[in-house]
Formats: sequence, C-alpha cells, structure tokens
Amino acid sequence: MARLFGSHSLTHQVLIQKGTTFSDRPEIYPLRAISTASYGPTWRAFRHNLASNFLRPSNVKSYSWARKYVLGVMIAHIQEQQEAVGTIKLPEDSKLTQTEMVSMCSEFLVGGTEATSNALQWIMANLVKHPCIQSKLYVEIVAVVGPPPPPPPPGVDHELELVITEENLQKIPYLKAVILEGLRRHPPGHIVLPHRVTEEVELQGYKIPKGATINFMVAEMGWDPEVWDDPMEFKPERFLMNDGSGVGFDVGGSKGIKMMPFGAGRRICPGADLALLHLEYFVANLIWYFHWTVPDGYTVDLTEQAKFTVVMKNPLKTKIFSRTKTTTA
Ligand code: HEM
Repeated sequence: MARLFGSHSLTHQVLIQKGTTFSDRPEIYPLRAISTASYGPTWRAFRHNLASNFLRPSNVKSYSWARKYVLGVMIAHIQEQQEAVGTIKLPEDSKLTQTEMVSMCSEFLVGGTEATSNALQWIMANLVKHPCIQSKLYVEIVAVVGPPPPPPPPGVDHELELVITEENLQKIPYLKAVILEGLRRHPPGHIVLPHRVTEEVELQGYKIPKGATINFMVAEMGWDPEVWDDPMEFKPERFLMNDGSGVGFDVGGSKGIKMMPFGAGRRICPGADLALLHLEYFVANLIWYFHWTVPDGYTVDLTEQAKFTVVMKNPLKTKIFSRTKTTTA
C-alpha cells in the first residue's frame, strides 16, 4: 500500500530537498523504460538521451511543420463536421531489447499524447463554459497577431497559410495563464507514478521505511483552499503578475510547490516543456480561428472519470463558428 503525501511543504522537502532518497521506482514493472527504470545510471542515460535528442529545443523547433500539419488536420476536421526520435545511447552493458525499445517509444508517444490531448479537452471545455475568458483570450491573441484569416474551405487540403507562430505564443501571457489554470484545475494525473524510498527516513515524527512506496496527491494540492483562492473556480488571472504583464510561476516547483501537474524533482515529467508548447499552440490557434459556443440546451459537464488519465466523463459538445464567417457546424 502506498503512503500518500498531500502537504505542499512536505512534498517539497521529499521531492526537491531529499530527492535522491525519494526518486526510485518500485519493482512492479516488467519492462525497462524511463518511467519504470530504477533511479540510477540506466535511468539517467535514458533521460539524458530523451532530453538531448528528441526533446532538444532545436529538434522540437524543427518539427513546427508537423504541429502546423496537425493543426490543419484538426481545423479540416472541425470544418467538415463540424508529431522523430533521436538515437538512444546506453551504458555499454545495457543493450535494449526490441520489446524495451517499443516500450520506451510508446511511453513518450502514447503516454505523452494521451495526457496532452486530455489537457487540451479540459482547457477547451472551460473556454466554452466561460465565454468571458474565451473572449479575453481572443482579444489578447488579436492584439499580438492581428485578426484571424478565414479557415481553408472544407475538404481542400490541410495546409494552413497562416498560424500563430511559436515565437508569438511567448507574447500572450493570458494564454499561459489559461493553460496553467487548466492543468491546476484538471491535472491529467491525480497522482504521479509510484516512487520508492531507498533508505529509512523520519519526516515530522513519522518513520518511512526503506523500500516503502509513496505517491503525491497532485489534484488535491492544486485545489487546496489554504494555497489557492476559490480553488474550484476557473480563474486564469491568478497566474498573472500583478500588472498583468506576464506569468511568474515555476511549474517545476524548485523554490516551493503550489501545484505539480508534471510531478516535481528528479522524476519530473521530461516532456513538460513540449506539452506546454503543444497546449499553447493548439489552444491559441483554435481560439483564433473559431468562436466556440455552448449548443442550445446543453451545459458543459466537468464531471471527471478516471481512466489511464482523468478524462471528461461526458466529452465536450460545442457549436463552432469561424471568426470570419457566420457558420460552420
Ligand atoms: C499535459 C501533458 C503531460 C502531463 C500532465 C504529464 C505528467 C507527468 C507526470 C505527473 C509524470 C510522473 C512524475 C513522477 O513520477 O513523479 C510524468 C512522467 C513522464 N512523462 Fe509526462 N506528462 C505530460 C506529457 C508528456 C510528454 C509530451 C512526454 C514525452 C515527450 C512525457 C514523457 C514522460 C516520461 C518519459 C515520464 C517518466 C519520467 C521518469 O520516470 O523519469 N510526458 N509525466
């Protein structure tokens, strides 16, 4: 049975200050991959390879054509009916089997896309439910990039001429605030992957034995009324600096943990920056091109359902209008 941590300060102590003791994984997984590897040289090599190849900033940037292509597919889909892996270098004695290679690819392709697409759905659901927030976001987008072009006609091709570029995303602080608020209010994982303690530790009078499995109450930390005002309300403004000029929030929680949708410390999600980029890119462009409204007689239902990640029990329904025309489905 896992011991669960819900305290922000204790979690910071455990994951950041005493990270080496609390970053192992229990031996419950049959296959070696980044998320399942024991804390040690093999795990370090796996992560280093992911960070310095697949997730290297220049590599991520070189795939902006793929993001644009996917956006085009999404927009074409909306109109009708409405992501290179680098080489893996390992310590000499630890060759990967073919099965382990497949497991590692699926870990960041399937795991990463599932969490990101769920987060996208939660964020869009909140923008449909809160038209004032959607309008404010649209106004801020237009202030940076100008009015939207018409979407391409249905069924023609997926090549978009104009998209909000990754550079321009950096100039829209409210967009970042919306994404962070979505991840706070609806973290795709309500707990992280299990951690294993590598030596006996005493924390606030409690002994945690060597080998114990621990986890962290990610969702509850983001909803804690001691830390967040009106925690169950969707209020992106809470992430803006007082003058509204930017977002001063450290997702990694190195100085203090207020929420941890990507975990924290040594095992923090290595895909966090990529996921944030994808969320900002797709939300910004989808809101720029289309006005997302509530269909007659329908109420956006934010009931959660635990699957591999936490999903919307009743998927979002929305009526979408091109910002430059009067109708689409
Ligand atoms: C919104 C999207 C995402 C969320 C919320 C998310 C969240 C998380 C969380 C909570 C963990 C566990 C941290 C822990 O055990 O302490 C994790 C681990 C991991 N994530 Fe993500 N993730 C996302 C997207 C991605 C993407 C896009 C990738 C790949 C490109 C990725 C790859 C990984 C890997 C490989 C691990 C294991 C890290 C390790 O054990 O050292 N994730 N993620």
